Amino acid sequence: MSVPLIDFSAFRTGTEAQRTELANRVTEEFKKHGAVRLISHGITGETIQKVYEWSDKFFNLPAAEKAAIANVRDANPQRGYSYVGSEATSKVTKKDQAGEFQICEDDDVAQDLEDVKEHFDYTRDGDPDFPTPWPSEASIPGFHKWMEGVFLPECQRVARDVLTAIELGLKVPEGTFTSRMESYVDELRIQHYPPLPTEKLMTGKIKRCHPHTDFGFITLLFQDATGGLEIEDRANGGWLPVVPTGEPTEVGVYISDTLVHMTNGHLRAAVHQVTAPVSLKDKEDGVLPERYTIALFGKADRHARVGPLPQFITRETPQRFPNLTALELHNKRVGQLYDARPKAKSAVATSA
Ligand SMILES: O=C(O)CCC(=O)C(=O)O
Ligand SMILES: [Fe+2]
Repeated sequence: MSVPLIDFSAFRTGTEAQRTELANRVTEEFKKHGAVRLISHGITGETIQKVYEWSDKFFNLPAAEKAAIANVRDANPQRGYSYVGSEATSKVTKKDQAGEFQICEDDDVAQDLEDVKEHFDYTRDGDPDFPTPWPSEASIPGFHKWMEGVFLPECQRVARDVLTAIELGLKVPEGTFTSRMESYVDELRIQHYPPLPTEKLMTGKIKRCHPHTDFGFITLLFQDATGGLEIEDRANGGWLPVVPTGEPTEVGVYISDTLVHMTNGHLRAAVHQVTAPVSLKDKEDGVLPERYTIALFGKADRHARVGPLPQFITRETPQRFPNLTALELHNKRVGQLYDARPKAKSAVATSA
């Protein structure tokens, strides 16, 4: 069993009936696994290949160039370059007493778990609140223009298509989620995992990425051929490797926290981690080859309310999440990554 691979072309070019059938299928799979893999979503293999070429150039910039555009490790949306070890994904998700992963609500997590990856996060030009620090044009000519102007909008369109499919599949009014994405503050991340001796994984303290859920509505994740991504196997326990099929346009789509909140847990987020690819599992003397991935975090408008919708609050399932704005939820989660939590509302009120 693996994450189902679905041809998404009918969503853009099919009849109304085919669209509905596809939307229902995708939504059913999301309910089961929290994830699907899509092909024929409209982004070409050439475009995706080009991102890997840019990533290679970006991560090979001199360390000083990358340090000059470092992400500020506070509770705000991530922007710019994050060095290896900066982001600690182990801090955002933990298991409850029943053994289920939950959004982490306290500080009671191991503090010495390290992710071995570096990444660059950006958003659209003109973001009034959290602009992106880009590398200088002289150091990587054309990078900013293409990544922001060409690739980001393509991913934003696919994210909205998938969310429209989920609206249809859940039988909520069209626009329930997508009308909360009008400011286009989605975030794109290119990510590089340097080579890693497998013996380091044996300590249990180090992974390429510890188990976590993402923060937006959904994440689109493109991975190169290396492998190592795994999602929680809800049916059998343990982990399901998401082995790349070799189809260059294949993209994983993962349900993330904002959609969990709005559906009051009706859709559950995909817990995922990155560890050794299947062929290198349990090898003590191997080296994981370097790996590149690309993620689009589909985000809600900052001031939009993303609390549970009334139709998902029932006698059996009372309201599970507070009615936060998207930015409040985002701040809470990013703050956990960096031990930089925003002040609780009540604390702010008392001190005023
Ligand atoms: O690189 C991957 O395969 C996963 C990355 C990830 O989970 C993330 O950046 O949130
Ligand atoms: Fe993730």
